[in-house]
Amino acid sequence: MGDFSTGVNSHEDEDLLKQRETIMRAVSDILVALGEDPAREGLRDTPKRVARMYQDVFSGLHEDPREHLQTVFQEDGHSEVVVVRDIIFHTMCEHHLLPFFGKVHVAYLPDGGRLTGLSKLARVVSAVSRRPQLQERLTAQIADAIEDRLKPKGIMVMVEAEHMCMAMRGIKAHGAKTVTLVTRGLYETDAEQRAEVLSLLKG
Ligand SMILES: Nc1nc2c(ncn2[C@@H]2O[C@H](COP(=O)(O)OP(=O)(O)OP(=O)(O)O)[C@@H](O)[C@H]2O)c(=O)[nH]1
Ligand SMILES: [Zn+2]
Repeated sequence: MGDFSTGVNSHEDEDLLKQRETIMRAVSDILVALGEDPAREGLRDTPKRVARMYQDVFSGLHEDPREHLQTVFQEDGHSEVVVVRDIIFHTMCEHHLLPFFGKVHVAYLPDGGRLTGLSKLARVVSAVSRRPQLQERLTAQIADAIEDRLKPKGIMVMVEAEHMCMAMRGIKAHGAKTVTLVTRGLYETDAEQRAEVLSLLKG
């Protein structure tokens, strides 16, 4: 077994340290199982790097995305659709732990002048991305957070992504794009409004 000293400052959370050591051991075991030598120069720090990377890319697991929508502005009389396009995200598919990544487009129709800061929508995307994911669930979780906090008249969330598990392995369908769409409220029931906001999301 390699050296599992982690170099974490004493004030860092004890649980995070334990978690990091557990991941490091597991990564080292995988390298050995693959026939690699985790003690060789190039791999010596790999378990530590991978552990830190996993702790980072999965750091949204216990985060409530709604926390980012606490900033709600009251802007009376504002009832036009708000669209934020091209929010870049990266996440990990929960089936293979390989990345999938792409763009999120969000639209909501405010009710009672309730608006949120534009950056907060990107923060919600970041929170739900930092966990093992499915594209369909990522899309729904963004809509859920907006619905819960802003209670808008309508929501549409579109996610376009490329899945490395479809490109690097398996079917090897390079460049295939998966598009998922979640609609809520007025955008579910009103065909005209739905068509209008859909064309805005597509850009
Ligand atoms: N619906 C959905 N499927 C996903 C997502 N990410 C990966 N997958 C799919 O999850 C499926 C898992 O299928 P399995 O048959 O259990 O696994 P597998 O043998 O590795 O499948 P192949 O990729 O077809 O080789 C695959 O079809 C993946 O393409 C996602 O975000 N949403
Ligand atoms: Zn996958």
